[in-house]
Amino acid sequence: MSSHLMDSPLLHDHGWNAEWQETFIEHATPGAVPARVLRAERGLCDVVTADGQARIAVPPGGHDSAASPVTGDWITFLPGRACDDARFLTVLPRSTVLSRASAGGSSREQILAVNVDTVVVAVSLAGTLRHTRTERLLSLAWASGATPVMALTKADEHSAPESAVVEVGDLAPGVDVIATSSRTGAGVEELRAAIHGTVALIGPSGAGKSSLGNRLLGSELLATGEVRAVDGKGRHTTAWRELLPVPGGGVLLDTPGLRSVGVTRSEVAVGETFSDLEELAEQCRFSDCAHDREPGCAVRSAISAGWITERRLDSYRKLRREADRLAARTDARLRAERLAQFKSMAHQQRAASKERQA
Ligand SMILES: Nc1nc2c(ncn2[C@@H]2O[C@H](COP(=O)(O)OP(=O)(O)OP(=O)(O)O)[C@@H](O)[C@H]2O)c(=O)[nH]1
Ligand SMILES: [Zn+2]
Repeated sequence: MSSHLMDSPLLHDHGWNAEWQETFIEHATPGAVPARVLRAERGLCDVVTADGQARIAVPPGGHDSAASPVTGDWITFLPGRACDDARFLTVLPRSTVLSRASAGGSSREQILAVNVDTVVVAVSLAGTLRHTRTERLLSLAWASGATPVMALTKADEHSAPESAVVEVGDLAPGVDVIATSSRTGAGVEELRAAIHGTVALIGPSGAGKSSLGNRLLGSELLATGEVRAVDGKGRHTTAWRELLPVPGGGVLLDTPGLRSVGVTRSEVAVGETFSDLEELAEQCRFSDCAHDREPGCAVRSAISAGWITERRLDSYRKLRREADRLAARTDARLRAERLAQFKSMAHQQRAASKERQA
């Protein structure tokens, strides 16, 4: 494969880089070309190719979520003579997957976004900070494999945004925390410097994600609260793209699924979210220390010294329990699936041996 793909400004604007080029070369069959999914619907996806936008039919992938393209995926296809002759080939292996266990208690994951490099967790400074929610969002971000960045939005409505940065910084070890205001533009350039590649914005409804996204995009491409209130139906135009190049570098990914992320359940990655606590716990005298009244507990000493708060230990325990429960449920589902597979295999074998005997 020549290097001409690398030079395609359209692909480059949509996140193409040397790594994707390598992945593509590794997986492409002769004649295949790469494209990135701008929007996917059942059986159809809008993609951007080196030559422009195209619409490609996708055969049903069944239950294999890795085989069905979603927004942000890189795919390969065989170009046809006409646009609708293009033949979908494959989804390239995803670098990151932002997902949550699906609602309704099933442990099957729901993919929210893929191939995201930076997850911006937006938390509003206009109301009271809800740390447990923030920790859940961070945990979801960490679990994806992308780099989390915290944006404290609506800094113009806070009397001391810098103290909020310090407060939230304690919840987010190793994460850039930036106070921003889409109203005044404060912190937006700092945020721009902290993000890279494909960027997804998550956070509670009304946190100011669209407003911040528009600031990064330099135009009103995302519908904000007020606009939606006026037209009442959001942005379901046929031209709607969920992947938008950011001037100066990067791509913003914005899907309805991401919007509705309610974070009622932690998506594991508790360890990263609480790396400070887990590191401390390694210093405890007993390896199974519950950080309660055990002698030589490093976590308790850190609390006494005021390095970490009792509240943080509480939310760590809570998220750990939830993550363990979730893992147990996933295990149970996997066991059930394997058993079903085994049963059907045994059934087929029995049928085959009966046939031989007949
Ligand atoms: N004061 C102030 N208000 C803001 C700022 N950014 C957004 N808002 C307001 O907050 C409200 C919600 O903003 P959106 O950008 O629509 O929030 P969102 O997170 O995209 O909301 P959802 O689409 O529901 O997830 C709107 O009324 C905005 O005008 C800001 O920096 N300062
Ligand atoms: Zn301990």
